[in-house]
Amino acid sequence: MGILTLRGVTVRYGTTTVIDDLDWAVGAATAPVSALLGPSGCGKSTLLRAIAGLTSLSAGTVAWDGVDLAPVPVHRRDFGVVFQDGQLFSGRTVAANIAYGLARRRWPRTRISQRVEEMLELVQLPGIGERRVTALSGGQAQRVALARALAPRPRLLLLDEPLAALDARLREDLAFAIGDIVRAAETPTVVVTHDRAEAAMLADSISVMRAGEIVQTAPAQRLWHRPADDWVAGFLGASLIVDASVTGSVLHTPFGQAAAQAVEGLPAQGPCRVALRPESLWAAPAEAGRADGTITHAAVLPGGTRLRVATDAGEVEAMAAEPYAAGEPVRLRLDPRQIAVIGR
Ligand SMILES: Nc1ncnc2c1ncn2[C@@H]1O[C@H](COP(=O)(O)OP(=O)(O)OP(=O)(O)O)[C@@H](O)[C@H]1O
Repeated sequence: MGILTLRGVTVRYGTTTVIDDLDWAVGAATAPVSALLGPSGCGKSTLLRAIAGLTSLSAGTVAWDGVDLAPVPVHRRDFGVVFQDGQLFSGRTVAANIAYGLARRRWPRTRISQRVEEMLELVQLPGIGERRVTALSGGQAQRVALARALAPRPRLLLLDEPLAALDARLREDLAFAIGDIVRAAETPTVVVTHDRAEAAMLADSISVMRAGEIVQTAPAQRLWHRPADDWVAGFLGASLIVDASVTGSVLHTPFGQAAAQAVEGLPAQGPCRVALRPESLWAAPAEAGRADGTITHAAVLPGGTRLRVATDAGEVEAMAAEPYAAGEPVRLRLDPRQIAVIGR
């Protein structure tokens, strides 16, 4: 498996710098699928296009196994690209779409039809080669787009928001499926997404992007528990970031305490900064006149009740297993597994 290396990559549109002196590497055996995760407009698609050779660099290098790709045009980079809406050739059959890049590379005809069948098996759509692409569902069309991109055995696959045009249920099914497919094809892959769940379902390593820079690269578990800074924590879903401290074996926060050993990444003693998500705090009925706060808002969701609770230390988001109504007093308990500690 080869490695893509970016050094000092800079892309400017006029006087606006969209990608700023960025270093990155993709394709290590331990992390064959890398996600670029960031908010709208942070430069994810621009970076992907720069890697593909579709956008030129203002400075820096993109190299494959140490060889600078600057003189290599898009169609000679041997990279497969899939965009949001697949961009299949609508007047052709599924098989003709998958065969397209193979014919251009002058594969022999028998080898092409064999490869088309192989690819349809890989994306779990055997036997649909003769269908018109206009007769496919959105999810099937994206699988065919993936088959078309992987057919010529590219050395790198670039996916730009491949699930964005699909509805929620299908997105989840296909997120796991795409991860399986690209791993089975043993093709290092970069996937651009703004959705953290999608990044975690697809990728082995997630790089968080903000305003043209990569601010943190880590596997999902580490990212959720050790966000590099307040911004990353907020982007990943923290509803509140607070100063806290470890004394003895206890983590003290303004919203309660937890056993320090149960929280990943805390300092042995002293001050720290923690990020709380709604799932970090669980509400239970007030008991014997003891309450930590009063509910101001409640919404019953499929996974539990989402609450906003007014406490002496301010308002917090919390969850409850049972339904509650505004005005009810509650106690709050911290779930140590759902607390993120800020800083690498
Ligand atoms: N061809 C262009 N000319 C001028 N500005 C551009 C061009 N392409 C993109 N931009 C600007 O560059 C910035 C980054 O855009 P880009 O599409 O890379 O972001 P993104 O993170 O992929 O966002 P989204 O998820 O919304 O697609 C945006 O501010 C965008 O308006």
